[in-house]
Amino acid sequence: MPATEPTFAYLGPAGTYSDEAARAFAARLGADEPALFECSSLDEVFDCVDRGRCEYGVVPTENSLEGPVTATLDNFAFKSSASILGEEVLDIHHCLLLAPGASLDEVERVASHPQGLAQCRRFLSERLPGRASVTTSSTAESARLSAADPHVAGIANAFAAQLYGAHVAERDIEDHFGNQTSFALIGRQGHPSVLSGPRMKTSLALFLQADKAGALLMILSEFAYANVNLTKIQSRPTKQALGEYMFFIDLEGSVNDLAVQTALNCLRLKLREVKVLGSYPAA
Ligand SMILES: O=C(O)C(=O)C[C@]1(C(=O)O)C=C[C@@H](O)C=C1
Repeated sequence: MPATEPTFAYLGPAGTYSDEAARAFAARLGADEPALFECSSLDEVFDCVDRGRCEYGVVPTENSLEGPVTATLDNFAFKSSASILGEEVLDIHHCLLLAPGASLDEVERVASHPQGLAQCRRFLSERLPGRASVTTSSTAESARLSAADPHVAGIANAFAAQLYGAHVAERDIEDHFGNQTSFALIGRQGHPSVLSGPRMKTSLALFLQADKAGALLMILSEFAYANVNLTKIQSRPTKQALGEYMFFIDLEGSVNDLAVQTALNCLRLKLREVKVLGSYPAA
């Protein structure tokens, strides 16, 4: 156990799902009383880690209803040099929050993080049709707003409601009950591995030299030849020109495995950049 507890940067304020994920990672690392550092955006979380302000950061990567969290992916691809050290999947059960004593009829606006609003689209159109949406920097921020204004409903978890004094008007308002979000534990580039598990996985960001016929097939073939099983592939715009993409790939195994090294060495000869985001135990 280290002499001082490590600091975890997360999307605040207290009561976000990122807060819950940070505590889950801290428990896995044996930090009983972790220092949590509140950030107001995911960019700030990455910044804290890249600059060494915090040893760890916790960022959402993907939601089962809405797909990838693009702000996280863009940091991994284009801005940050942080490494992924672990992953944690949380069940996401949203509540509709109101000011104490307020009723649904008084609600004029529904506030939440864009992911929170999107994950409850059906509930909102059925129960609060025509109300304006207001995006907040996090779900907990919407709990804070709703507690103070009878005309604003928030979407956040029950813990945030309790923290900020909002009333839980409805529970489990997400559009599908199996709603889950995965989070990554990140550390500064070169941070030693801190978690272990029976099954390792590796995340990569791959950048093509040029857009040409068969480029994606070539990438996939190198993994197939090396007998490396892929678990995810997704593309993101390179931001250079419309229709130009880079690829994120998750695969089974670690960069220390010979098969993975073989595939990566071949790809390094053919691609502009092979960025290893990290090898870590699969959740
Ligand atoms: O706003 C929060 O509570 C967050 O931690 C962010 C976030 C996200 O970006 O996906 C995390 C989990 C839920 O999917 C909703 C919002």
